[in-house]
Amino acid sequence: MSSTQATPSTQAASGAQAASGTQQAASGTQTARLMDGTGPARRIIESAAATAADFHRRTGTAPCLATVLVGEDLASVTYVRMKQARCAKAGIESRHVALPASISTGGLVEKITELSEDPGVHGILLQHPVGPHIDERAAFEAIAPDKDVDGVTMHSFAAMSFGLPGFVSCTPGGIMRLLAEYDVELTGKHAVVVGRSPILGKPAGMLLLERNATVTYCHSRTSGLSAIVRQADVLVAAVGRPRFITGADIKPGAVVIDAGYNPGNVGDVDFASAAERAGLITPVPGGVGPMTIAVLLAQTVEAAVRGRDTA
Ligand SMILES: Nc1nc(=O)c2c([nH]1)NC[C@@H]1CN(c3ccc(C(=O)N[C@@H](CCC(=O)O)C(=O)O)cc3)C=[N+]21
Repeated sequence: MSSTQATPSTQAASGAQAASGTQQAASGTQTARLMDGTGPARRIIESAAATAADFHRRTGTAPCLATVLVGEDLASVTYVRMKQARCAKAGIESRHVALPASISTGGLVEKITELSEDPGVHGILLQHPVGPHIDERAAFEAIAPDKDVDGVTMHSFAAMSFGLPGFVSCTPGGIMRLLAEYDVELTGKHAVVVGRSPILGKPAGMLLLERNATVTYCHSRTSGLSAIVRQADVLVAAVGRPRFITGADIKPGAVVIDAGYNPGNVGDVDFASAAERAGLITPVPGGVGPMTIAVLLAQTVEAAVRGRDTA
C-alpha cells in the first residue's frame, strides 16, 4: 500500500502537524504514513536467529519454546502453527503440548509446572484463551518467570511496570519497538489505550507510561469514549471489536496502532477512514502481528542464552 504523504514520523504525533492532516482528510485521501511491521520484525528475527545459531554451536542444542494449546479452536491452532513455523525458520525448536478442552485448571497447572522444571525448555507460551472453566491466571502463574517469554506472569507485569529488566508481553513489546522504529516521541504525549486485557491493553499502557506518555485507559464501560479517543496523540486499539474505531475519532496527525486481531485479519480500527486523518498508522495484517511474533522469538532466544550463562 502506498501513502500519499511522507510525514516525518517524529512530527506525526505533534500538534503542529495537525492542520495539514485535517485539510487532506477533507479531500478523502490517505494522508497517513504506513507503519510497516514486517520489515522490523524480519530484522528482529534475523538477529534472534543469529544468536540462536550461536547458542546451538556452543551448547549442542537449540533454544526451545514450548507451546501449550488447550482445545482446538481454529484461530488458536492457526496462531500457534504460525509461531512454530517462525521458530523453525529461526533455528528455535518448538515443543507442542496439545491438551483437551476439558482439562481442569489443576491439570493445566501441573503440565505447565513440568515444563517450567524441564531444563530442555527455555520458553513457555500458553495460548490465550484457555476456556471459561479454567483459571487462566493460575495457569499463567505456573510459568517460571525466567521462561515467561510471552510476558504474561505477574512477575513480568511488575517488572514491565517498574521499567526493570524482564520479559515484556509480546504484543505490547512489539508495539513499543514499532514506535521506536518510526521515531515516535512519547514524552508528554497523550496515549489512549482502548482495551485493558491482562496481556495486551493493560501492559501496553504501562510501557507507554514508562516512556513518559500521559496514559488514559478506555474500555467497554468507558462513557464518552469518542471524546477521549479524539484526544489521543498515540492511540492503541486493543478491544477485539472489528473496525470499532473510525476516522471520525482520530485526532489529525495521530499515531494509530491497531493491535486488534479479529477473524479474517480485521483490526479494531477502520483503516480506510482512519488513514485519512492519522499521521502514522499500522496496517492489519502486516503491522503489530508480525512484531508480536518477533518479540516472542527474540525473548525465547534471550531466555535460552540467559539460562545458559547463569547455569
Ligand atoms: N499467550 C498468548 N500470547 C499471544 O501473544 C497471543 C495469544 N496468547 N493469543 C492470541 C493472540 C493473537 N496473537 C497474534 C500474533 C500474531 C499475529 C500475526 O502475525 N498476524 C499477521 C497475520 C496473520 C496471518 O497471516 O494469517 C499480521 O498481522 O500480519 C496475529 C495475532 C498473539 N496472541
